[in-house]
Amino acid sequence: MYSVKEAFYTLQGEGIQAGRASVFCRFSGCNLWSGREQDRERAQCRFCDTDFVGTDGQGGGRFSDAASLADHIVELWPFPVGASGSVPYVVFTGGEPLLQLDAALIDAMHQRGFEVAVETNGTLPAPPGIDWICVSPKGDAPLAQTYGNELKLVYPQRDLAPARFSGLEFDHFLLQPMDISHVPEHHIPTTESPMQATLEYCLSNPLWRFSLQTHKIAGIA
Ligand SMILES: C[S@@+](CC[C@H](N)C(=O)[O-])C[C@H]1O[C@@H](n2cnc3c(N)ncnc32)[C@H](O)[C@@H]1O
Ligand SMILES: Nc1nc2[nH]cc(C(=O)O)c2c(=O)[nH]1
Ligand code: SF4
Ligand SMILES: [Mg+2]
Repeated sequence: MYSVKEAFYTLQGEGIQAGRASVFCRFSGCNLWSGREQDRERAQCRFCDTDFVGTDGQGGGRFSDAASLADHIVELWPFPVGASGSVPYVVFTGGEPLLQLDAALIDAMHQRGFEVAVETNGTLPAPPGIDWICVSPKGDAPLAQTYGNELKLVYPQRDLAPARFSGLEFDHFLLQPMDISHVPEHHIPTTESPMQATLEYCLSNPLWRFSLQTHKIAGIA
């Protein structure tokens, strides 16, 4: 059984694949926050910008097996598979997708002609076969997934220097300014704006690329 908060067609807004047409499948639930505002203060991850509670979002629901969820995702890709001139792409996110994403679902997406990406907090190991792994470490939550395609750190986080991650096996290192619009003031680790702090870090440390949440600028999901 898979629990999905929402699933929809959009453009990947973040990271190296920004701008790519994608079906987003947002699983319900996370291991670093309950998703309830009254628990945010005590959570391991306190700056989350996402509602991942329940299965009531657009295209959400409960799916009894991999085939039924994979068929649902294929239906959200607005072209006959193989006809759009590029490979169909699904991004599994959440919540924390590695609580639910398994080999059966990855295989089912590959069988249907999709490339498979994941956005994970890195606290759980990724199953084999994922085509694009984005790890976004959180506070002091121990990292189990120490390799992948991109490491995308939300910046700044208290006591979390980017240099801690720069020796890991990733092809790309990105810093993404923390969106603080919904974060209580006392959790904001700097008086400088996250945007300014991130710009300055990337200018001083060229290993790190600047990643904007372009979907928020564009006003899409
Ligand atoms: C909502 S998370 C879901 C996937 C997974 N749980 C994770 O944390 O990577 C998706 C992406 O949004 C990023 N994100 C969450 N809250 C953010 C915020 N306030 N500002 C910028 N990026 C944020 C996360 O770091 C992650 O890269
Ligand atoms: N357009 C768009 N791009 C995204 N990239 C990562 C997202 C996420 O929440 O995982 C996200 C999202 O929520 N929307
Ligand atoms: S780990 Fe990801 S989904 Fe979970 S609370 Fe943090 S940003 Fe949100
Ligand atoms: Mg998002």
